[in-house]
Amino acid sequence: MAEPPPAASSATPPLSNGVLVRRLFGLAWKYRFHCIGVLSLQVVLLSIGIAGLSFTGLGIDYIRSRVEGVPLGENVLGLVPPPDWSPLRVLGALACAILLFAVTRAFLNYFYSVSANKLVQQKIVTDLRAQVYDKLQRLSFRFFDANNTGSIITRVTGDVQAVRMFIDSVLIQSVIMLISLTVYVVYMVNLNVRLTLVCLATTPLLAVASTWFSKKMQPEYKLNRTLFERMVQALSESIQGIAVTKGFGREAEDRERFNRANRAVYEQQRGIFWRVSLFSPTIGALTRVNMLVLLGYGGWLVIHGQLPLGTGLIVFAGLLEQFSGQVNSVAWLVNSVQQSLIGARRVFEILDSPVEVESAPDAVRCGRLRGAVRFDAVSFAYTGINPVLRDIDLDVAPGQCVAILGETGAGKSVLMSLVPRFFDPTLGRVLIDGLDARDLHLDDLRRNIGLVFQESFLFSNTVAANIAFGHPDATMEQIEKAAKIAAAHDFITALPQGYDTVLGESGSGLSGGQRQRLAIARAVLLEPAILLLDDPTAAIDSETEHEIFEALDRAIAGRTTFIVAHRLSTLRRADFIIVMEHGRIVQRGTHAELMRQSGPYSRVAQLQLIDGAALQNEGRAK
Ligand SMILES: Nc1ncnc2c1ncn2[C@@H]1O[C@H](COP(=O)(O)OP(=O)(O)OP(=O)(O)O)[C@@H](O)[C@H]1O
Repeated sequence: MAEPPPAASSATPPLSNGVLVRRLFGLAWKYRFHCIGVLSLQVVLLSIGIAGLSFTGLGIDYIRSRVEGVPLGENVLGLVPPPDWSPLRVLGALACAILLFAVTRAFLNYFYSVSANKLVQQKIVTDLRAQVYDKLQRLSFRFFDANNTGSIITRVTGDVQAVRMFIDSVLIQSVIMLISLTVYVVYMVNLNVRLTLVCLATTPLLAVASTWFSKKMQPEYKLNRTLFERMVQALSESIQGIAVTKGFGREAEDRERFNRANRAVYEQQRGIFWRVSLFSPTIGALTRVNMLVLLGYGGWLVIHGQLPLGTGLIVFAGLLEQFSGQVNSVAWLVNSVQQSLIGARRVFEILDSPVEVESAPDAVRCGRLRGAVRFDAVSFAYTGINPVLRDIDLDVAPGQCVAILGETGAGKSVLMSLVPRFFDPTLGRVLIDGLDARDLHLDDLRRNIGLVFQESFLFSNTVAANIAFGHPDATMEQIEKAAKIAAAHDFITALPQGYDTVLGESGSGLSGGQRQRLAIARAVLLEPAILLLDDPTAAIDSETEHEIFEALDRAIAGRTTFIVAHRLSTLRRADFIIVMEHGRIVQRGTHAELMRQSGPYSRVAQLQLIDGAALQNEGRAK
């Protein structure tokens, strides 16, 4: 089977690298004080490192002056051993200073690691993840239709890490690199300008090579994220569809599908790794050319007395070594830049996605609604071209129960989804208590609506917490009352820990009927003015359905109710019925009125009556 193409992540055009970098800088600005703290530590570490190196050079020159009689020249630090000190005392003092520098460096390095980790993992990653998660909660269903679970999970986990990499491995490291390189160059120039120029002649070449490599690698990193996303999607689908896979005996194919996705990630990552691993030593070899130049020209300067050995050549060699080390890490820096830009683009796509359904700034706050619902010339299209609801006019008075009948795909669910504003109508208005639903505060509107879907999702939490999901402050008395209305109290008390029984993932451990009853209790606890029941007994046997309908009768009482139903027993209970076909209401009226008309309703009813009569006859014949 061909792999699916990567999901369209956003309707907005992709952000350019320049815009991305500007936004990443903006993000880093939020953490500027922490960044400055971490950088200051690095500057101190750098200074101590250079001081240690200078003291080593001074020690060598001092020994040379004592052994060979070469006069101790000036050094950058301007240090001269006191003339009345014995050689042993001078060397002892230098050795103690070098040791002190090393110990201080070790301590400061520890503090640097701790504070860098605190900044990156505890602040940036946690904040950004919370920001992305918050946005996900506010995004509309259209976003979740367009992006698969694998893509969303990868963005919240891996890609957020990539953004932190920009601040940690790119921004902070680049500043450190810039400061270090400047300090090294200034020190080297101070020692000998010409030696510095010849030793660093190859450096511009390295900059050109790194830029070229960076451009070449960008598509590879992009592909890597896509392949990783596919692997997570394969995993997520295989877990969600485990019953279907096992039921159809397709475990081997499923395993092969995951392995293919896994292998694709591995092979592509290996390609990146090899290229980066080759680039890094190549840059390293180029920087080694500097050392050859230093030994040749620097050695000549020492021999001709134009450069001291210790504070000159040795210190220069140490600085050049550090300089080369920093330049060497350019390859990894380029690697990090690419990874972080790809990740950042994917994270910003979520943060920039438009929140289609939200409260207007001047939204009307309301307490309990009466529950009058009116659809006024409503049409709705998911994609803008094919309307799935057309010209819907419907008036439901507070407390009325309207049943919706229609063949599959007729638009029953989408009609109901406009009431809590899961989507807004493309044309027309949905009025709640006479006000456009778009003018009401979204939280208040949804708090007035109880929902039960065809199959209800429960969370891995206690039974009580699941019932109180929409009203976490509910008392145990309120929870039990809701459970009794939903005919759930008896089976809950029979569970090992009663209301404190912890349910498995998605409510596993309960039967379909039990899950639906908990969902009804959850909806009832809100004391909603409006109840939306989307075929709540679709996945339930007829005996359980009968019990659930008794519960629903109690739940419906006094609330405006929309119920998608197919069975006559349910349809008869409603105050009136609408019949939908291809997104339109084609019939409306009470059961008795519709039975008198010829049309889809009477046809469906006749079929059910014939089936019922046939069953009764069979029963009598036996
Ligand atoms: N997320 C979506 N994106 C695009 N089209 C959709 C989406 N969800 C549903 N549709 C289409 O909208 C139409 C109405 O779907 P809806 O779910 O309301 O049907 P329904 O009457 O509730 O069907 P059923 O009884 O099978 O649940 C269908 O043609 C369906 O293909």
